[in-house]
Order: sequence, then C-alpha cells, then structure tokens
Amino acid sequence: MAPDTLDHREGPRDECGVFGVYAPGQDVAKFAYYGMYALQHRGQESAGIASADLGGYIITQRALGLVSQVFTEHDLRALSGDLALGHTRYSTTGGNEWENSQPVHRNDRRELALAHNGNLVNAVELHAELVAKGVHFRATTDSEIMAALLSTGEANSLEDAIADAMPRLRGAFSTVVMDRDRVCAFRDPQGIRPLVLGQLGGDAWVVASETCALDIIGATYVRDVAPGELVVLDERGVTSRQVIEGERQAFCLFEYIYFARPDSRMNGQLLQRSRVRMGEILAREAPAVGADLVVAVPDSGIPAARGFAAASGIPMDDGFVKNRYVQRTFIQPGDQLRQHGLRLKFNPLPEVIEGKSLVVVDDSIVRGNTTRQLVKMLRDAGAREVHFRITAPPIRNPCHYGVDMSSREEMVAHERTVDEIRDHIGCESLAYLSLEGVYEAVRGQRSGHCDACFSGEYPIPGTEDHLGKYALENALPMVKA
Ligand SMILES: O=P(O)(O)OC[C@H]1O[C@H](OP(=O)(O)OP(=O)(O)O)[C@H](O)[C@@H]1O
Ligand SMILES: NC(=O)CC[C@H](N)C(=O)O
Ligand code: SF4
Ligand SMILES: [Mg+2]
Repeated sequence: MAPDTLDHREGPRDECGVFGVYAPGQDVAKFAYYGMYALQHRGQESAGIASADLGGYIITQRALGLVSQVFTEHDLRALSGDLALGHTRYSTTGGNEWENSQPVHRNDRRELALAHNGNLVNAVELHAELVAKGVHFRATTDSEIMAALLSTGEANSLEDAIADAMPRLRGAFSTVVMDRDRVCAFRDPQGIRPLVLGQLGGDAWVVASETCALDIIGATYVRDVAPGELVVLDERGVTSRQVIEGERQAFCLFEYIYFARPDSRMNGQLLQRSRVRMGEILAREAPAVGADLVVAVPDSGIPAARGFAAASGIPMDDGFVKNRYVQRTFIQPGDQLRQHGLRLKFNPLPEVIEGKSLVVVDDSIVRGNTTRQLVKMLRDAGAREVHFRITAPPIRNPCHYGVDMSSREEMVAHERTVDEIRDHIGCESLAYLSLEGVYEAVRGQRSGHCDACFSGEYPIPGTEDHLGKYALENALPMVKA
C-alpha cells in the first residue's frame, strides 16, 4: 500500500497518547477530552473516546483529525458515563484510516474498548493465529489484534484475559482497556513506552501516557505503572498484579530527548530540566568557541539551547519564529510554494541574526531536511557562520517500538560520518551529544533503557528487522475480506 501522500512531515513521527479514567458520577468524557488535548503532541492522525455507565454499554466515537476537530461539546455530552478511555494516534502498524483509529471496540466473548501506545513486533503471527480460529478483523492494526485476544480470551474475567495475553505479546505496549465495570492498564515487561497512574480524589483514578495529562485535569501523580504490571481501577480502588517479572527494562531514551512534553515527568525527572542539562553537557563536549549567539530551533530545541547558552556563556536570542498553527500533517504545497521550504513553519528574524556567528541548537536530526533548510534560511537572513549542535547522537536505525522514524536509507546519518553530514547540511560545524552525555543528563543507566535508534542495539532479541507499518496490509491482502 502506498504511503499516505498527504503526510510529508519531517522528523521523528510521534507515537500515540493513551488515557483512561474511572470516576463514577463525574464528567469522564470531559476528563478524557482534556487528557487527550494534553497528549495531542503524541499523535495527530486520529482521536477517539470510549465511555460507559457502570454496567452499561460502551459507546465509542473516533475520527481522523485532531482532538479539537473530532469532538464537539455536544459529542462529549453524548459520551457521558462513569468510566472512559481516550486515544490520540500516530500510526505504526496499519495506515492512517478511520478503521484503524482507536479506541478499538470489540464484542466477541466480552465487550471491551482498548487504546494502545507502542508497537507489537509479532502482529502478523498473532493475526494469522486468530484468523485461523475464525476471528474477524475490521482494522489492520496491532492494537486490534490485542483487543481481539482479550475479547476472545477464554478466561472468566477481563483481568485474567489480560494476564493470559500479556506473555504472548512481543514489543511495546502501554495499553488501557475498559469493559462496563473497570479500567485496566498494562505495560510491556521492558517498559518501553511510558504509563502513569494518578488520583482524582476519592474513588476516582486515572492512567495516562504522560503526567502532563494528569496536570490538566487536576489529578495527582501516584506512580508509574511498572513494566510487566497490570493495574485495575474499579469499585475496589486500585489493584495490581505483576504479570511478568525479571525482563531487561528498556525505557525509550528518545522520550526524554524529543517525544514527551517538557512539562511531563518521566522516571522522576522533569523533562524540561533533563533537556536543559543535555544542552549544558553538549556545550562541554562540543563548545562553539567564538560564536556570538545561541539560537534554538523551536519548539523542542528551546530548553537545550538555554542549557547550552548558560554553560557556554554565549548569549541566547530568538533566531526564528515558528508558526504554532502548522500541523504536523498538512496539505502538500504546490511546486512554487514548496520552494519556500520550511518558510511555512519557520521565519527567521534578520535583525537578530545579521552578521553573527550562530550556534543553532536542536534536539535531533532524522532526515536532515529541517536542518539543511534552516542553514540556508539563516544564511539568506545574513548569518556569518552557522554551527549546529544536536542534543542526541546521530539516528541511524529505525524504531520498531511505536515510533515511525522513516527507513534507514532516508536518515541523513545513514552511511555518513558526522563531517559528511555537516557538508550535506552546509554548516560550518556540526556536533552531536554523545550517548553517555544523554544518560548523564537524564540521570539514567543504559541497562534500563532502549537506545536502539542511536546504537543499533535492540533490547528485544530478534527485533532488529521488522516488516514495517504496512506489515498486515502487505502480508494479508485479504485481511479485511
Ligand atoms: O531531520 P528532520 O527529519 O528534518 O527532522 C528533525 C526535526 O523534527 C523535529 O521537530 P518537529 O518540528 O517535528 O517538532 P517540534 O516542534 O516539537 O520540535 C525535531 O525536533 C527536529 O527539529
Ligand atoms: N504510535 C503508536 O503508539 C501506535 C499504536 C499502534 N501500533 C497503531 O498503529 O495504532
Ligand atoms: S529505537 Fe529509539 S525511539 Fe524507538 S524505543 Fe528505542 S530509543 Fe525509543
Ligand atoms: Mg524540532
């Protein structure tokens, strides 16, 4: 199947945001809506909410688009209930189509709705197995496979069906699932994607991808859902079961660098602080001696640039303005407009830049398009020298755990040295933060993280290669028959 032609976003594609709330008698649809609003950065292709009154039917509404485009006040009133889920999607298995949006709603042996962040690496095998048993699918996502496993599971309760299914799933899953009485949340044994538990007061509980989704609805952070753990939110409060233990943990290092919001906390660290430290350490590892001004590439490069400026003593100013209304998926401009390149997104401030030797700080380079065009734009605006500093190591390997980072060949660092990348981008100097520097900044150990896109060392053996986003469409052309 051809890739989505409307989507020509640069950079690492985000993942998904998940949210679940158990709050009898409260406005759960509004909680889900605002929670998803806070998680919009994790996925902009589709959004959905599932809700139910205790003991009642599950209602689901989902559509392609942003949270604010998908739901009206009227929709939220129709979704009222005692428990709810929310999902914002960026596709990693299965194209960007309505059928593939989430929450997935199934009613095989038991009715449930499910929202998933991550990516299963054994989706094709599980799919074939379920189809052989007569299970029908409407979507081409790994998430529907997980929902089908739980919905068809022979165990007597949803909790037991989850505990039976978890050891069969390989890859990344931070999943939230509800039936008519409870919200369950479970995480893969490596803990690749984040998932946190919060309290709304009294008997009301929340789970979400990031703490920023708790903040927005006034919930208090309680703890992370542990790798391999299943938590259940219901009339008993919160109960927990450690389903899988003792696996190598592999929390995604890129969450700290780029994906997550800087006001979120991960593994005890406020990400804004971690990113400032990345900039400080980069200034130590690769100083830009003699430069006049530090400039950030907005948005995610801003804290790192602040750290670089503080540690180097070089003043910082705004070199560009970013148009905050440019969505991550937008309509292809025609040829004439395309020549203006990223002008749609960034506009430089010549009065600030003119005649200066600039240190430009960004968090990551994937294809290099952003960086190359920014260098040209800065030169056109009168910059004397451009020194790029990146607070991540070069990305040379694809992610199979819930981030669509384009194929190896599309990455600018593929089969290029740093000097070759510098020449390709056209700047005076280029330096990347070392892997050790990233770990120092996040105060973490390599043994507990995944850094495969930088190092090529995949934490789950046998997952170095994967069939990619259209695995199910390609392997099973009759999948929707
Ligand atoms: O090398 P490329 O493939 O061109 O992509 C790299 C850019 O993409 C990301 O930013 P993005 O604009 O997506 O989001 P942000 O506003 O959160 O920084 C990243 O922060 C880099 O700036
Ligand atoms: N990026 C994600 O977390 C996506 C979840 C799931 N694999 C999907 O494609 O829908
Ligand atoms: S490969 Fe990179 S983006 Fe993917 S989980 Fe590992 S660190 Fe994160
Ligand atoms: Mg950026």
